[in-house]
Amino acid sequence: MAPATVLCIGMAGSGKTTFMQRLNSHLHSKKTPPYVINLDPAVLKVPFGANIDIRDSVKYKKVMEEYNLGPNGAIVTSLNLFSTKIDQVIKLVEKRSDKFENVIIDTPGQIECFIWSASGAIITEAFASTFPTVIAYIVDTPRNSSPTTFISNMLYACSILYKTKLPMIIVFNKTDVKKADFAKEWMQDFESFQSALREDQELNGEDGMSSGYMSSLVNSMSLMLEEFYSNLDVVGCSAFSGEGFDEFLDAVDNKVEEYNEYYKAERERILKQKEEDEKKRKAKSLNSLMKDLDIKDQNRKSGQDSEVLSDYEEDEEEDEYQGEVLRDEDETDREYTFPEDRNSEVSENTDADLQARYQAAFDATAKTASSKTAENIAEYIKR
Ligand SMILES: Nc1nc2c(ncn2[C@@H]2O[C@H](COP(=O)(O)OP(=O)(O)OP(=O)(O)O)[C@@H](O)[C@H]2O)c(=O)[nH]1
Repeated sequence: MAPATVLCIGMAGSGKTTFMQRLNSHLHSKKTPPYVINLDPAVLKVPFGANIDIRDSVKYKKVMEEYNLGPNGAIVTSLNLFSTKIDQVIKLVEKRSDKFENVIIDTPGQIECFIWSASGAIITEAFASTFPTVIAYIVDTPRNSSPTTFISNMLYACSILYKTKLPMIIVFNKTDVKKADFAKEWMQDFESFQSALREDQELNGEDGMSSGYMSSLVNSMSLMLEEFYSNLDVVGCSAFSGEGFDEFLDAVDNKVEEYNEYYKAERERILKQKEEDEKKRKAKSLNSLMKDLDIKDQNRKSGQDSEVLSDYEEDEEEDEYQGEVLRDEDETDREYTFPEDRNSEVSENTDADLQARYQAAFDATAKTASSKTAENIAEYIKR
């Protein structure tokens, strides 16, 4: 059976790394050690043994210096560099996939660097199309006890769900400091959220985040989020004490079932559709190329070599241009990209030859595009 992949995502400081550490030791204690991957290039110390660590292949500090980037730009660039090797990473995991039941992945705290970057999408897509993949969205419970902060965080989670199109578990972490009951209640009962919002407003007055406008906006957003909440599993955890981790693993099983039942079929349908579209596009461009060649072929046979716009332009210029004539030495030096371009006159060969060259070039492009990474990148760009 393919191992379930848990992608830990969350705001900076929500406790992703500590959560990963606890989850790792929890799974070890159950005699089902996971395969561990660190995708945070900027982390100084990883407190768990990682099977794959992005820092082994990309040096964050060097990326910063070499590309003259700030911290976030360097994280994105490091992820870009790493994503070019994602095929190899997936192969490594696949090779050992019969030896473990879970793959757990830590991501950078700067969510936008991961979720909204091309490489983040490529990495997520690579795992999601190979293994049943689930997102664990880690929330710092004590810091989300204010209704406005809570809603902002839930909106972020919602946007991640729609971006990744993967099943999601909301993990209210740090329950040793504050229990997650209030948050669970807010997600189930709109009235209780509204009364918390009113209380917050009374406490903080009409200024700042709790102004009348803000509270009415937050109210409507929480109504809108009801549909989103209904698709989630919610778990309270403490990465410090280990509380709630059995419940979390049950939620992972639940979401893996959901993945196999709905998400997998939907992903396969989208991929198939894309493949068919790509085939049609290739066939269309090959057709128009062949048509083009055919026209040239006929023109040449009937001796109509000048039926090209530039040929007419040349004639007109020669006839009508009265000003200063551009001398040979004023012309820009021709730069040859490929050595064979120089011999273009020599190789003005038969049409069959030309057609064969086009076909070879076309085949070569198709071959390159069949690599998984290129496909992923192409798919992403297309999207
Ligand atoms: N009380 C308590 N503190 C926690 C818990 N989990 C993490 N922390 C603390 O929260 C802080 C941030 O934890 P990290 O695990 O570094 O958080 P992170 O999300 O990986 O941070 P970035 O990688 O910077 O995004 C640290 O001081 C942890 O000790 C928990 O369950 N309970």
